[in-house]
Amino acid sequence: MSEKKQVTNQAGLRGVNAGRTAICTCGVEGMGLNYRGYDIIELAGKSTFEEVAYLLLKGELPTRSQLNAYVKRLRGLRELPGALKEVLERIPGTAHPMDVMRTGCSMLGTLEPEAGFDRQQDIADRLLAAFPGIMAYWYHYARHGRRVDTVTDEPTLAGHALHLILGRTPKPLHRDAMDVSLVLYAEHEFNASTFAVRVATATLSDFYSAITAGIGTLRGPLHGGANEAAMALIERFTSPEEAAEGVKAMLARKEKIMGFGHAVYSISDPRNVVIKQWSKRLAEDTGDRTLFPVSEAIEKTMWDAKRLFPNLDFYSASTYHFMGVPTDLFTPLFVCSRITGWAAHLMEQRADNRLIRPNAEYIGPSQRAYVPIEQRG
Ligand SMILES: CC(=O)SCCNC(=O)CCNC(=O)[C@H](O)C(C)(C)COP(=O)(O)OP(=O)(O)OC[C@H]1O[C@@H](n2cnc3c(N)ncnc32)[C@H](O)[C@@H]1OP(=O)(O)O
Ligand SMILES: O=C([O-])CC(=O)C(=O)O
Repeated sequence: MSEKKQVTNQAGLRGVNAGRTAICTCGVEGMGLNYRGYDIIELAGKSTFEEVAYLLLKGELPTRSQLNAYVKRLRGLRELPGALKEVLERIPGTAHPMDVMRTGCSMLGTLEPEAGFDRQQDIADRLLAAFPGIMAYWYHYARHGRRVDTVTDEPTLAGHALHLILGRTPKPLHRDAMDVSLVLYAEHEFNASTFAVRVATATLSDFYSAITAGIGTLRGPLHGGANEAAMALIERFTSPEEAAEGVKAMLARKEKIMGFGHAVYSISDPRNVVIKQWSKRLAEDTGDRTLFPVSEAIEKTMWDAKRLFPNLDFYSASTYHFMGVPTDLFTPLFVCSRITGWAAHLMEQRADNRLIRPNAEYIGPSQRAYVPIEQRG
């Protein structure tokens, strides 16, 4: 193999095992996703998000009494410190909510710092319980001038997050859809944001710094930001025919279609089957006659033209939209879920740590004589 080919294959570290994990397998035989050995389809159909959070953070599915205690514990951690609310109130309404998540996490780290690594499970629970409040407190204050209570009587995190966003008790159907969505978004092996968390963790930095790195990495449209970009795309079209033509034109211009393709899966994203069913269900429930058919037309066009399949972000977009979630809160909701996977990886990294520091293949100029500034032409 030529030297150039080797570099190309390693671009983006695709296919390289960059470490070991007992948390998740993803992409085995081109598809497949397991959290700690449990198939994602089964977890999405049978477990609540809190059960999955417990599984990821503590290693095993909880018993009924462990689950009840865990749900109660998370409910007790929802209130935000006054100083954090003050900072959130100073972030302009024009900010992207992902900047708010990053800042909120960072600020909480100054108020409730990690003094030693013995409290890492507590910090994971705290962030899990607090992220929906950080998102919604800022959103209602900055965009609508209202100070909302970040404590709701919704028992589950899905219901709590949705209640906070909508400002009212959500429909049971929407609560269920949100719960499944959080299960699907919770964990995905060495994806870019989790890898960023592990790199920061491996320097023996603190919990909040590592999670802040994860949030910043998730924000980009090639990763978590794709759910918002997918919504913007879907909303551009008013009919399936227009969508098919529009997407073909975009592909002809070599534009990327957000919500399609994947760095690991080569056949399909197993999470898509589940989220697409929910999108369809919510479309029927809301009487939608445009967004879902447009989404399917984009899916068909992408498959026919490029053999590219939707990833989790594509049908998550319409699913969230049908629930009434504003588009720029889609990626923050991803944070509310992925904090579980990030925290699990952080703790796994700490348990068997070595600084992550790969080499680079140098492709710059060979060694050359230094030219004093007066002689540079
Ligand atoms: C939850 C998540 O984070 S899932 C990922 C969310 N991100 C997106 O949906 C963004 C859109 N998708 C993409 O950009 C890519 O598919 C990625 C980044 C997810 C994975 O990309 P990679 O493994 O690096 O593949 P890469 O970008 O090299 O694509 C391979 C080929 O398919 C094309 N391709 C891949 N995805 C897309 C897409 N969404 N739209 C159009 N073309 C695409 C590339 O242009 C490239 O074509 P070429 O060989 O002619 O240059
Ligand atoms: O694994 C990836 O590259 C992206 C992804 O699907 C995720 O993080 O859920």
